[in-house]
Amino acid sequence: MAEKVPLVRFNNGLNCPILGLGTWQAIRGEESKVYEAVCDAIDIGYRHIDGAHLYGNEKEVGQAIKEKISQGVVKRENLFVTSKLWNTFHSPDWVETAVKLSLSDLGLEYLDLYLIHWPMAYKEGYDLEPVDENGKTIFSDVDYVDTWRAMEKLVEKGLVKSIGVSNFNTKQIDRVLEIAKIKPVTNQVEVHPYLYQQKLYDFCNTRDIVLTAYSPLGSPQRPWAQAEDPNVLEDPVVKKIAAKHGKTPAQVIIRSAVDRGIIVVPKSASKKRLAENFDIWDFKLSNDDQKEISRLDRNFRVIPHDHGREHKDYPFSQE
Ligand SMILES: NC(=O)C1=CN([C@@H]2O[C@H](COP(=O)(O)OP(=O)(O)OC[C@H]3O[C@@H](n4cnc5c(N)ncnc54)[C@H](OP(=O)(O)O)[C@@H]3O)[C@@H](O)[C@H]2O)C=CC1
Ligand SMILES: O=C1CO[C@H](CO)[C@@H](O)[C@@H]1O
Repeated sequence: MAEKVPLVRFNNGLNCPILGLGTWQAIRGEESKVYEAVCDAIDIGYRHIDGAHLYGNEKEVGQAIKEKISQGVVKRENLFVTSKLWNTFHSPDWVETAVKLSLSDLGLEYLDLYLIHWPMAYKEGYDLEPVDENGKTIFSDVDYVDTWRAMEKLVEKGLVKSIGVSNFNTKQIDRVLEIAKIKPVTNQVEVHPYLYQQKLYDFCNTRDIVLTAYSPLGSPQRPWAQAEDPNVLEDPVVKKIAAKHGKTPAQVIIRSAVDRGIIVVPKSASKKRLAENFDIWDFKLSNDDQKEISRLDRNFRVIPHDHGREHKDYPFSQE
C-alpha cells in the first residue's frame, strides 16, 4: 500500500500533495518515456503530476492517467494535475484557447492547477518559440496582470480549480496581488541547495503563497549543462548528510524542500528512481542538517532562460 503524501493547504482552501512528478522530458535525442513514467509513478503512489503545454507530452501524460483510472488504481478526484500557460498565449483572448488545448491533450475536464509559466509574453500563436530572422525570440508587450485577469475567468468557468504563477519575482507577484480577485496559490520556481531561495520563500510566506520547487535535483540532464557546472547530487555536504541518515542525496534534497513546506516535483523516467524519490517519509532532517544545506546556496541557476534576458519582464534581473 503506497504511503500517503502530506498535503499542502492553499490560500483558497484546496489541498495539493507536497510531492509530485515532474514531466519535462524534452531531452535531446532521448525518446519520451513519459507514458511509462506517469503509469509507474501512479502505481508507486504519486498523486500529483506537474506538466505544461511546452513539454509537448500532455497527450501521453493524459493516456497514462486514463489508463490508471480505468484500471481502478486511482480516481480523478484523488489526482492533482498541473499545466502551464505558455508565453505565446498570454494575450487575454488566447488564455481560454490555451487551457482548452491542454485539457483536450490530457483528456481531462478540469485542471487542479494552471500556472502562468513565465511572466514574459512572446508573440502570440502556436509557434512556441517565435524567432526573427536573426534567431532572436519575438516578444509581445502583453502585461502579465492582464493575463492574470484572464486566468481568473478560467476558475469562474470551472476549467481549473486553482491558479498560480511560475518564475515570478517579488515585484511581479505584488503587481498581480494589487489587481487580483483570486490570489495565486503558488509560485513555482527553481529551488535546490545551490539556489535555496530563502528571500523569495520568506516573501511568499508573508503573502500566503506556497513555493513549488522545480528542478529540485539541479536538472542534471538539462541540454545546456556544462562540464564545469556544479552538480548538487554530488555535493560532499549533501552526501555526508545522506550517509548519516542511510538515504541518497536525492532523498535528502527532496526532504529538505518538504521540511520547509515547499511543494517539490522531481522528474524521473526510471521506476527505481521514482520509487527512491518517493521514499522520503521514514527520516527527518535535523535543524543542523537543514542549516548546513542552506549554507550551500550559491545563487546557481540551472534554468536561467537566457533567450528571455532582454524582455521587459525577465524575472531574474532583480534578486
Ligand atoms: N516552471 C518551470 O519553468 C519549470 C518547471 N519544471 C518542472 O520541474 C520538474 C523537475 O525539474 P527537472 O528540470 O526535470 O529536473 P530535476 O531536478 O527533477 O532532475 C531530473 C533529472 O534528475 C535525474 N534523477 C531523478 N531522480 C534521481 C535520483 N534519485 N538520483 C539521481 N538522479 C535522479 C533524472 O534522471 P532519470 O529520469 O534518468 O531518473 C533527470 O535527469 C520538471 O520535470 C518540470 O515538471 C522544470 C523546469 C522549469
Ligand atoms: O519548464 C521549463 C522546462 O525547460 C524549459 C526550457 O528552457 C523552460 O523554459 C521551462 O520553464
